[in-house]
Amino acid sequence: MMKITVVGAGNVGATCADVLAYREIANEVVLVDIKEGVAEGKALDIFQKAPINLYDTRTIGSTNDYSKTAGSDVVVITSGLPRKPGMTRDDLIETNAGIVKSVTENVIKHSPDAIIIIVSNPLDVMTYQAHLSSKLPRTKVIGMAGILDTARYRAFLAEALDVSPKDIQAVLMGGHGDTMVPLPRYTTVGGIPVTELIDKDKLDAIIERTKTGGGELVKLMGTSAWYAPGSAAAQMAEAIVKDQKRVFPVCIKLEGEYGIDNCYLGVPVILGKNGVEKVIELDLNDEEKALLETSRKHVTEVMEVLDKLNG
Ligand SMILES: NC(=O)c1ccc[n+]([C@@H]2O[C@H](COP(=O)([O-])OP(=O)(O)OC[C@H]3O[C@@H](n4cnc5c(N)ncnc54)[C@H](O)[C@@H]3O)[C@@H](O)[C@H]2O)c1
Ligand SMILES: O=C(O)C[C@H](O)C(=O)O
Repeated sequence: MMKITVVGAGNVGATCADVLAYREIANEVVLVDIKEGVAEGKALDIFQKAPINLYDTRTIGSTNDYSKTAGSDVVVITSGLPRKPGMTRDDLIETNAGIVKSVTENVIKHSPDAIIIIVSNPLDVMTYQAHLSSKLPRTKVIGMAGILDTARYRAFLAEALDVSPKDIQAVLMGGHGDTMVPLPRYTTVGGIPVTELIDKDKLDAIIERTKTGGGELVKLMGTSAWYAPGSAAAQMAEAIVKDQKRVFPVCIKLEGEYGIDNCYLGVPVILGKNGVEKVIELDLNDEEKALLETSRKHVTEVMEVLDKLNG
């Protein structure tokens, strides 16, 4: 019996709960929100879809009653403000740090053995906040961003090359923001290095579009994305509850890997029932190392802002 809690029943949280349910990733999915009735309503709506889409996952909603989340194997935290046009993700830090702190404390009281997946922004630093507030090992408090950023990059490449998105394999590293580090050297199309199929100018344009991919959607919709983010968080939860040992880019506190200590950054990992089971260390070239260092500096600055907020 696998149980997954999703905190925040807004755009990303409800999408994630829906994917977890219709793909039968867990037996029970608990959706929690602070807004009266919203989580209960969305959980009921998702369950009423079960006879149509043929799944038997139970979905339960709760307005801030964490006793219903007790014994969760995985908890996905999506609660917090999304950005509006003109804002950066870092502008959300003050409000979302308070939300992530209190939510994590509530979650951990009822599910002390859960693996926590953070989605709230600014992602890398909210992962830091949840790690501080949960006091769990770093391998059990991880952030979702790399799967989403990589998916955007893969989708843009599939469109440019007119091939199936299924055949694009890639990895992006670093912080979830404009300093993310795409790795064309590790991008393949059905096993063929991407650089053999696309010219440099087109690839560079795709990399730039990927870096600002979240902002492109904020501009279009007035709020941030949810279908791909919700599915990406569900894919991480699936790898954990099914002990799949998937290789994904995931945000985790680095403790010496890539020569970086005490910074939360996206890196390729093996994800299984214990959370991050191994950080994979790629042999980066000088250019890639420089990009990762720029990303490290940026995330470290925002971590310092969080330290001040926490006193
Ligand atoms: N990591 C990523 O790649 C990624 C992708 C998309 C969105 N996000 C982030 O995810 C967060 C949610 O985005 P969204 O579009 O779902 O926003 P949303 O406004 O649709 O939903 C957020 C929900 O959180 C709830 N909430 C607020 N405080 C709470 C609390 N203390 N306890 C429980 N619930 C609470 C709100 O009531 C709301 O329903 C944002 O911070 C956004 O920036 C991150
Ligand atoms: O862009 C945002 O603010 C939300 C999220 O981080 C995204 O990349 O879609």
